[in-house]
Amino acid sequence: MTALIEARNMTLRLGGKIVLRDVDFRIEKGEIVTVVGPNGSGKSTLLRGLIGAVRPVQGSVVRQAGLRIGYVPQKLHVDTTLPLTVKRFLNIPIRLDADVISDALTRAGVVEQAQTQMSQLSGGQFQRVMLARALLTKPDILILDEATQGLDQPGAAAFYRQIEDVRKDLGCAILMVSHDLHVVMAASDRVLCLNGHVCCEGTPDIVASAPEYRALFGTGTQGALALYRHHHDHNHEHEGAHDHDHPH
Ligand SMILES: Nc1ncnc2c1ncn2[C@@H]1O[C@H](COP(=O)(O)OP(=O)(O)OP(=O)(O)O)[C@@H](O)[C@H]1O
Repeated sequence: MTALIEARNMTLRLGGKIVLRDVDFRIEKGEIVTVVGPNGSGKSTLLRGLIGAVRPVQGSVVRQAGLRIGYVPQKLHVDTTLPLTVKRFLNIPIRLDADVISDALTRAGVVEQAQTQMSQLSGGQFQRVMLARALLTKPDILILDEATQGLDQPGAAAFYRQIEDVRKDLGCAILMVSHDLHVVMAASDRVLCLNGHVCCEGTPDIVASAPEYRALFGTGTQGALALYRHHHDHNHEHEGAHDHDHPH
C-alpha cells in the first residue's frame, strides 16, 4: 500500500536546536493515528514537518502526488473585534460555493452557526468551525493539532465522535495530536509516542504497555498528570549521542 505521507529518518531543527530526531513514520489511507508525548516533545513540529512547513535537516518526507491536506493548527487567533460571520470566515481567502460551505459545516456539526459571529462561538463550536474549514478541500488526510484544547470532557468526546463520522463519510486518514489519553487509546488505530524522537509506536494496546509510554504517562487514570512529570530511563541528549539502543 502506498503511504499518503512518509517520513524517513526525518530530523527537524528549529532555531538551531534539533527538536525531533530520526523519525520514520508513514500513514496510510483511512488510518487514525494519534501522536502523544509531553509538552515540548516535538508533536506540533512533527505535524509541521509532515505538511512541509518545516524542512528536514536530515532524511526526507514524501507526500503522495496531489495529496489534499486539511490542517487544523493548535491555535488560530481571529480578531474578535471585527464583525465576521462563520460563513464569511470560511469564504476567506477564496469565495466558495454556498453548497461547499454548508456541506463542510454540516459534517463538522455547526451548520446552524453559519450566520453566527465568530466572536460569539463557544470553544467547542469554534473548534468545529476550524474543522469545517479544514474539510473545505475534501482532504485525503485531516491533520489536527490538539483540536480539543480548552474543551471539557464531554465536549472533547463529542468532537472525536464527529471526527470519526468524518472519517467514515469521507474515508480520509486522520493524524492528530492529543492529550486526551483515554479517548486517544479508544479511538486510534495507531499511537505514536514522541519525546524528541519516536519513543514507541503501535496499536494503542502495544503502546500503553510499552515501558517507554508508561515512563511518560504512568499506567492508571493519573496517567495524564504524568505528562508533566516526565521520568525516563533512557537518554534524551539529542545533540550528542544517538539513543538508538533503546527499543523504538
Ligand atoms: N521557533 C522555534 N525555535 C526554537 N525552538 C522552538 C521553536 N518552536 C518550538 N521550539 C521548541 O521545539 C520543541 C518542540 O516544540 P513543539 O511545539 O513541537 O512541542 P509539542 O510536543 O507540540 O508541545 P506542546 O504539547 O507543549 O504543544 C520545544 O522544546 C520548543 O521549545
